[in-house]
Amino acid sequence: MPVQSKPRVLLIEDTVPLAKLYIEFLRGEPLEVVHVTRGGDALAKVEERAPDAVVLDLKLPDMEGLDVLRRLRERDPGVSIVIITAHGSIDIAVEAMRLGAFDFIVKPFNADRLNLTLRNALERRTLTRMVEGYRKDLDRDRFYGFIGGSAEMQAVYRTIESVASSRANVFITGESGTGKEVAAQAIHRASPRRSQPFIALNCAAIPKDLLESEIFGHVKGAFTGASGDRPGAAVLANGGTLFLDEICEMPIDLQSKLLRFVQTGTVVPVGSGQEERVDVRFVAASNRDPLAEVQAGRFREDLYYRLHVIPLALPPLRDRGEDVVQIARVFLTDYAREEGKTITGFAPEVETRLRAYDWPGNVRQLQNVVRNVVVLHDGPQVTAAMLPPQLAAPLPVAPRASAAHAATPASLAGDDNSVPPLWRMEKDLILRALRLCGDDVPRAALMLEISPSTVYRKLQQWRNAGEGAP
Ligand SMILES: Nc1ncnc2c1ncn2[C@@H]1O[C@H](COP(=O)(O)OP(=O)(O)OP(=O)(O)O)[C@@H](O)[C@H]1O
Repeated sequence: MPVQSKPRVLLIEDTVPLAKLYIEFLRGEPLEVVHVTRGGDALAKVEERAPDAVVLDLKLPDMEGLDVLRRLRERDPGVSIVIITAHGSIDIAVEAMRLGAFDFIVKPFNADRLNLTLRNALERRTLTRMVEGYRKDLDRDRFYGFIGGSAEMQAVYRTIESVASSRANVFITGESGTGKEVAAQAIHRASPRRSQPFIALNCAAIPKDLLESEIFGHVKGAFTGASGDRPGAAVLANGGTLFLDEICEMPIDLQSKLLRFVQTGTVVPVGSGQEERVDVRFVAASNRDPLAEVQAGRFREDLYYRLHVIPLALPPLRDRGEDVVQIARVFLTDYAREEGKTITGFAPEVETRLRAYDWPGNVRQLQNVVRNVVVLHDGPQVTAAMLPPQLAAPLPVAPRASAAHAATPASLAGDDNSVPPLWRMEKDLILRALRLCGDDVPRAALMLEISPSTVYRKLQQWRNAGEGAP
């Protein structure tokens, strides 16, 4: 069973004998009580670790109690704060409640009163956290640099959130343009390393003979042109995150040096015999299947297991449902503002085409398409005529369809003089379009130049009539 840490209560009370008495009152409770005598110390303490509840005496030597309350609430609006007040200062207690204090207790009070109020405060805290958790899970359509509220992306956001606080290495896979670098940055920004550097290195973009020095650095004279010492990405990322993009493209001999670095946490700059210790969290990415690369002998198995501790797979854009339209709308607004254009939305037909298209270049391709449209056109709406050819033309034969599926049905072959009934032709055509599109109704509808609802209606009719329909 996981060990649950005790709720932490911050007691802010400048009169030490009173503080001792309150701590004594709470002795039997499963709590961790941290005591400070000054408002400034309290604000410093919450930076170290957020308390679950605060007991605050409003009379403090260094700050106004209400100011401390305000600052604590600004930092964490969910924290439950119990105010201790003297008999004659009920007005201030009321003001504190208005500012968001959970409850107040009037001096002198006994152990039962303090215990009961704190228990309630902690219970409220637990409930707020639960609600925050549910809300976060349900309606997140933005997450660090990501846009998109699909179920597929919610799973990605949850994984990033749960791995961010550990230092376990993460291996991100996904087709080109799916947002692997956005994910790496999100891991860094959600982690305790967020104030330290995030260094990205694209192993495919750097010439092979320079890659080692780019990662590990070099000393003066290490090779022709090395006119001074230069730190590598590993040292620059010290304390933070090192993102190794396109890791499968790394030459095999360099992979063994990287393995040593991952295992020992030390680097040796090119031309130096001196080891340097660095503390980095590794995030690697590839648009290839890393295990297949291991099997093909192009990627070291031991390195794979060191880096592939937490796998994170980014889904292709075509599998993210409405995200494509949602992302396109945000790009459209941003680019129209940047380019000083007045376009504010997409015509319904354009949105259908955005949904139906395959997006082999994923979000990067979507970005380019929207940017091109905005640069080249203006008007209140993006129309189909403004789209680039691959989106404007009738859809090409879907790559998912097999040659067997693409064969012309007998009823349409026209190899004799008979004319089949129109309903039969219609059904054959719709079923053929569906086969070609892997049963994707919006795509099939686009090919047939009819609305998806017509296709759904026909399918339902055939099913009701007991005729075969997918
Ligand atoms: N869900 C998203 N919402 C908004 N922008 C996104 C999203 N995913 C990716 N992008 C943007 O798309 C572009 C491509 O993303 P990124 O470079 O992270 O992809 P990648 O998978 O690393 O690509 P490659 O494999 O080619 O290196 C970037 O400009 C990024 O900001």
